Amino acid sequence: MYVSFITSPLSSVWPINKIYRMVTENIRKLYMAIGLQKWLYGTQVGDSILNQRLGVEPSDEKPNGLGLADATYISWLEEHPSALTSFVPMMSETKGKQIVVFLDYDGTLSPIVNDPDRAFMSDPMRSAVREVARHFPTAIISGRSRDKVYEFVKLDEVYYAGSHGMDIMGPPLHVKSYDGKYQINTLDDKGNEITIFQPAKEYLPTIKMMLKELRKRTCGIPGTLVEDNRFCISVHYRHVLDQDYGLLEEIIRDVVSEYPNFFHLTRGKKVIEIRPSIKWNKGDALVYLLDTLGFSDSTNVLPFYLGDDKTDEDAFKVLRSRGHGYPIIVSSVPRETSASYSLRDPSEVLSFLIRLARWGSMP
Ligand SMILES: O=P(O)(O)OC[C@H]1O[C@H](O[C@H]2O[C@H](CO)[C@@H](O)[C@H](O)[C@H]2O)[C@H](O)[C@@H](O)[C@@H]1O
Repeated sequence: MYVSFITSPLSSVWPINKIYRMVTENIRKLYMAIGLQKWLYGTQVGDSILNQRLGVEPSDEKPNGLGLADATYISWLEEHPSALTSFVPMMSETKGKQIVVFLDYDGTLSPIVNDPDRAFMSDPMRSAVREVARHFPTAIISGRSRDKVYEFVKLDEVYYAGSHGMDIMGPPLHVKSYDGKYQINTLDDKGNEITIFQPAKEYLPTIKMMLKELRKRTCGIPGTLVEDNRFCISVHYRHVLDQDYGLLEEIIRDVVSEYPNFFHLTRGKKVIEIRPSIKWNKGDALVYLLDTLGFSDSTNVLPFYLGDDKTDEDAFKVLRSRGHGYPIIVSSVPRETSASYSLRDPSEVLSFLIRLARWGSMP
């Protein structure tokens, strides 16, 4: 088939690469539309299923050394250009504006690993974040508990929002539009003034009970890990056997159903998360931090948000709707996203942060 393409009269008008890209792009759009990209892209299985659909013989899989996964990633990059290759044009928009940097933790600053307790951040990454924070206000917004993220990051130069933004340690500015009963001004360990904002405070006692119950009821399912993220709970199933997954999900739903309307479930990478049903997510945390940094409704601010997971989409959407700022997704496979730019993985995040810090240090 490949040979006949090359020798067909069409190929003298349209180069084979263009035809190949057009076909893969249409298939990508189809798979995106039916929501299959999660399982199909970036895997050998996905490649071979796509190739079967295309009728591509195994020997035809890599014209010019490109696999279908590569080709679909390249066409996805057209819609979500690399923040590294687009760095200079991106930065030209920042003139006269205050850059503020928001970073997710897992999958962004640290690679995804099998054991959530060992998702360490590398020293070069720590130095890069420190350097960025020396030049621009910087915050880390994570699904983890705030204390746990701090344990991993160990930087006093950044603000932290844990539990998907439901536990914020931010600048001391008290913004009146936020409910005072969730906001306290206090001092950190070093005596600096800070504000703690915890909009799901009332849920704490129930979350503690739920945590106990979940641990008790899931301890018989090998591989389950119930992580206490303070204002939310993560139930990890990365090491759970396929045949046990159904039972695990049933237990989670059953425990949550004891508190109807108070909690809901969200999903991340091999994790089900139980979250209080308040209208508050990473996007709201981003806006809160901008407000407390003194940038309420300001158009002179240019926020960057780097994240890899579904929960980061809430922050991407906020930046999109505000019409300024750079939502950057960290992904090595094409994904449906509200981000405008992309980086492949934490190593590209590191390169990006180094460039950003260097930019910030220029006179
Ligand atoms: O918002 P984030 O900082 O990205 O946190 C999201 C969840 O990340 C962690 O789980 C994920 O990373 C683990 C370590 O690489 C991995 O083992 C797990 O499968 C991933 O889901 C964290 O453990 C969760 O509590 C966070 O909610």
